[in-house]
Amino acid sequence: MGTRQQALFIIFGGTGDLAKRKLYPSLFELYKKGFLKENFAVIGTARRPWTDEYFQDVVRKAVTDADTSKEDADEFAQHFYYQSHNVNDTEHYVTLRKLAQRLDQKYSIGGNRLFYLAMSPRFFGTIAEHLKSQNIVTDNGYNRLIIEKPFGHDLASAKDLNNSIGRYFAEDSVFRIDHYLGKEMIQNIAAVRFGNNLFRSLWNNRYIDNIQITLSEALGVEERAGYYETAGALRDMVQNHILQIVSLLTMNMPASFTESDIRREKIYALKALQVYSPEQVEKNFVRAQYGESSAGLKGYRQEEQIADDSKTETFVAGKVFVNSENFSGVPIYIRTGKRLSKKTTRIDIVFKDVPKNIFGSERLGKNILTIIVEPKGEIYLQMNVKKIGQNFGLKVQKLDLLQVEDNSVQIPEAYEKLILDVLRGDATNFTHWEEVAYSWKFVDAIRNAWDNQQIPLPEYASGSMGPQEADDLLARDDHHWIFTSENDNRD
Ligand SMILES: NC(=O)C1=CN([C@@H]2O[C@H](COP(=O)(O)OP(=O)(O)OC[C@H]3O[C@@H](n4cnc5c(N)ncnc54)[C@H](OP(=O)(O)O)[C@@H]3O)[C@@H](O)[C@H]2O)C=CC1
Ligand SMILES: O=C1O[C@H](COP(=O)(O)O)[C@@H](O)[C@H](O)[C@H]1O
Repeated sequence: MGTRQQALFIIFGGTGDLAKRKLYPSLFELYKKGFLKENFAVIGTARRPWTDEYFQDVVRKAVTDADTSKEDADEFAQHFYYQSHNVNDTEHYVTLRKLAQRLDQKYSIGGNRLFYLAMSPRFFGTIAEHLKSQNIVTDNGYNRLIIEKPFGHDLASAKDLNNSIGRYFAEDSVFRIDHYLGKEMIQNIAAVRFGNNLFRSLWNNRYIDNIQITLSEALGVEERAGYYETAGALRDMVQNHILQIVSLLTMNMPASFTESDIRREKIYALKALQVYSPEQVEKNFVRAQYGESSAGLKGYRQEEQIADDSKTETFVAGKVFVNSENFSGVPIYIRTGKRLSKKTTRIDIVFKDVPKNIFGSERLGKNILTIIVEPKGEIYLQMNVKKIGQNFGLKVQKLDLLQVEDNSVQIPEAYEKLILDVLRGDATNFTHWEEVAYSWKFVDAIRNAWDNQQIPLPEYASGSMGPQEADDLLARDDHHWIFTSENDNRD
C-alpha cells in the first residue's frame, strides 16, 4: 500500500479525450494501490451540461476493463463531481469555489489542490488568473498546476504563456507534463548511464559514434486532425518528447539524483543544442507527409478535416548536435512519424569501432546498446564473440540486459506515475521553463526555414519507415538506421 495522499483534483477539460483515456484510469490505479483512498475528490469541468450521475457513469466506463471489480469502480466513481463551466466566465468560478470548499470539508482534504489543465493551451492563462482572483487556490494546503502540452506554438507564444501563468503560480508549483518522462524505460536511461561504470565511462564523444532515436507510430492522425494541422510532427513530437530524450541521453552526470541537480544538467544539454541556419536546416532535416497505401489506407490529405493542399508534416527526421564537451561531434539522428511500419519507440547508441581490427578478413560488428521503450521494454547490447568451433571466426551476439516480460511486472502507466509525482511535489520528471524555451529556440529555426524557403515536402508510403530522404540523411555520413521495417536490428 502506498502512502496516502489527500487532494482535491479539479480537471479542466473533464469531458475530453485525454481525461477519459488517460487521467481517470490513472487515478483509478492510484486508488487501487492505496495512494488515494478516503481523502480525495475530483471535480470534472467543461461546458457541456452533465450531471454528477452521468459523469460518474463516464468515469466508471473509462476505468472498467476485464480486471476491474464493479465494487471498486463504483466506490471510486463516487468521489467524482461535475461542474458545467465555461473557463471564460468569471461567475462560473464562484460556483466552482463553493463546490471545492464543500468537497474539501466532506473529504477532510486539508486544502491541497491539484488543477489539471487538460484542454487547449489558449485557455491556460485565463484559468490561472481566475484560480487566483476567485480564491480557488487555498491558504492551508498546496496548490499545484498541471499543464498539458503543447506549451505554446513557438518561443514567443511560450514566453507569453509562461508569463501569464507565472503571474499567478510560482515555477515550483507548475508541472509541465511530458508523458514520455513518466515512461518506465525512459526513466531507465539514467539508471543505465549513471549506475554502471561500464557505460558511464564510455558515454561520450570518444566512444560513441552516433545515437539514433526513433518514435514511430503506425496510426494516422485519427480524431485529432484539428490540432495536428496546426502542429505537425515537429511541434507535436520533436519539441517535447524527442528533445527531452536527447537531454536525458546527453546531460552530464548530475551531482545527485535530485530534481534540482538533474534539471540543471538537462537545461545545460538543451542550451548546447546547435541551432541551425536555414541552409543547415535544409541539409540536416527532412520532413514528409504520408500518402495513400496500397492496402487502402487514406493519405494525410484525404483524412477528414485536413486541407487538400495541407503542408503539415507527418514525418520528421533530422541530425542534431549537442555542442557540449562530451557530445560535440556526435550526430544524434532523430525520426518520428505517423503511419509508419510499426509502433515503436527506441534508442540505439552506436559505439565507435575498435581502433584496429586484428582479425584479418573477419568483419567486426558494431557495439550497439539498444533501449526499447515500446512496444515492450527491452535493453540489449550487441557484442562480437567467437563462433564456437575448431576455426576462429566471429559473430555478433545480442546480449539481453533487460526484458520486461508481459505481465511479469506491473508497469505503471506514465500518467499514473506523473500524477503521483505531482501529489508528492516531485518535479524531477516534468519540464522546467528553461528546457521548454531552449527546445523552442531549436525548433523555431527549423520551422522558420521550412515556412520561408522552398524546402520539399515529399510523400512517403503509409506502412513504410518514411521517405528515402531520411535514409539518405544517414547514408551521407556513411551511417544507416539500425531499425528498419525489414530488419529490426541489422548491422
Ligand atoms: N488526447 C491526447 O491523447 C493528448 C492530449 N494532450 C493535450 O491535452 C489537452 C486536452 O486534449 P484532449 O483531451 O485531446 O482534447 P479534447 O478536445 O478532447 O478536450 C477538450 C476539453 O476542453 C473542454 N472545453 C473546450 N472549450 C472549453 C471552454 N471554453 N470552457 C470549458 N471547457 C472547455 C471540452 O469540453 P466541452 O466541449 O464540454 O466544453 C473538453 O472537455 C490538449 O492540450 C492536448 O494537446 C496531450 C497529449 C496527448
Ligand atoms: O504527445 C503525443 O504523443 C502521442 C504518442 O504517445 P505514445 O505514448 O503513444 O508514444 C502521439 O500519438 C500524439 O500525436 C502526441 O500528441
